[in-house]
Amino acid sequence: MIEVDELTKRYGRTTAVDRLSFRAEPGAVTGFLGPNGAGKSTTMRALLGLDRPDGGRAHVLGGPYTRFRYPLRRVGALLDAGALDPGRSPRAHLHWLARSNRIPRAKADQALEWAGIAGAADRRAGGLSLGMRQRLGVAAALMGDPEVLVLDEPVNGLDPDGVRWMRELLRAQAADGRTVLLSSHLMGEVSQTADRLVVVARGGLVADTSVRALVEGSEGVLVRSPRPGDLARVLAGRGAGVEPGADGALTVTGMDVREVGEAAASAGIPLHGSAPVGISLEEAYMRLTADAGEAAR
Ligand SMILES: Nc1ncnc2c1ncn2[C@@H]1O[C@H](COP(=O)(O)OP(=O)(O)OP(=O)(O)O)[C@@H](O)[C@H]1O
Repeated sequence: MIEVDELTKRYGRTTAVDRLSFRAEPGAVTGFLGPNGAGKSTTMRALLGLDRPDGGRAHVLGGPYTRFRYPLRRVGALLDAGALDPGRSPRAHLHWLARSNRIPRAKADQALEWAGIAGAADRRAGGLSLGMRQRLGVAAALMGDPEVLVLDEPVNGLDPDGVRWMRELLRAQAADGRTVLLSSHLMGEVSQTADRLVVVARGGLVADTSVRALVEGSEGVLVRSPRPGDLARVLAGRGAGVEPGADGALTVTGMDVREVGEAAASAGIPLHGSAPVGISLEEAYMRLTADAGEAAR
């Protein structure tokens, strides 16, 4: 279980995380989604005791991460796959981590095997590709059989096989009852793996929802009228989101078909047709984060 409560972190005049609260539960993959600079890495660093919050708290398994004597046996993390001694081999790196966390060496060797990097295990880490370093980072995160996984953009640099491997791995970890927090700035990537989505923008929460609810809640109405400009003003005046299309049709969000029809009728504007339309997940995400972008920081 991960619990973030009113977490705030500032860097000088930048508020990287602004009173953010969410939970990630055992048995599920929680996607932690937001555009570049939204505050995802900062939140994860606070969770792992690498950054001190200015307010609130970020707890893992009921308390701060820093209390664990052998943290890799409780929480596996991948924050920065580049954070490796370039002169050390992957095997030496894992053996060193295993020793400091009292994890048997054999576990480290097994992790190299199933992460698909056993062939490169004795090369210099400095010569590894980004994808291989990600695999090594995941091996390090998992070799202690932790209950919680915290992974910052783990598919960066992975090829399509690697992306599928990661997806299946994280699903299996959640199915075993572990808590998995997975960050990304790409909706397409996370929506295929995550059960729930925590969406942040500019340091704050913009949505905490299931993938399914996000799609369902993002339906709009496509409407045609001989007076699209007048109709757009009326609908916007009632709080709807209105986007004109190239062919004079309007896409309306925040109202259903009946509400659009009634608003048009009461303003005396004829309609030539209206129908509900689904919006892609990517589109829903763009809208969520664009709205938050307008809020003053
Ligand atoms: N050490 C730091 N010093 C100063 N500013 C920082 C520092 N770390 C992060 N920031 C700022 O805090 C904000 C949030 O950054 P953060 O890296 O947490 O975002 P992110 O959501 O992880 O982005 P990305 O998807 O690009 O990794 C940004 O404005 C960033 O410039």
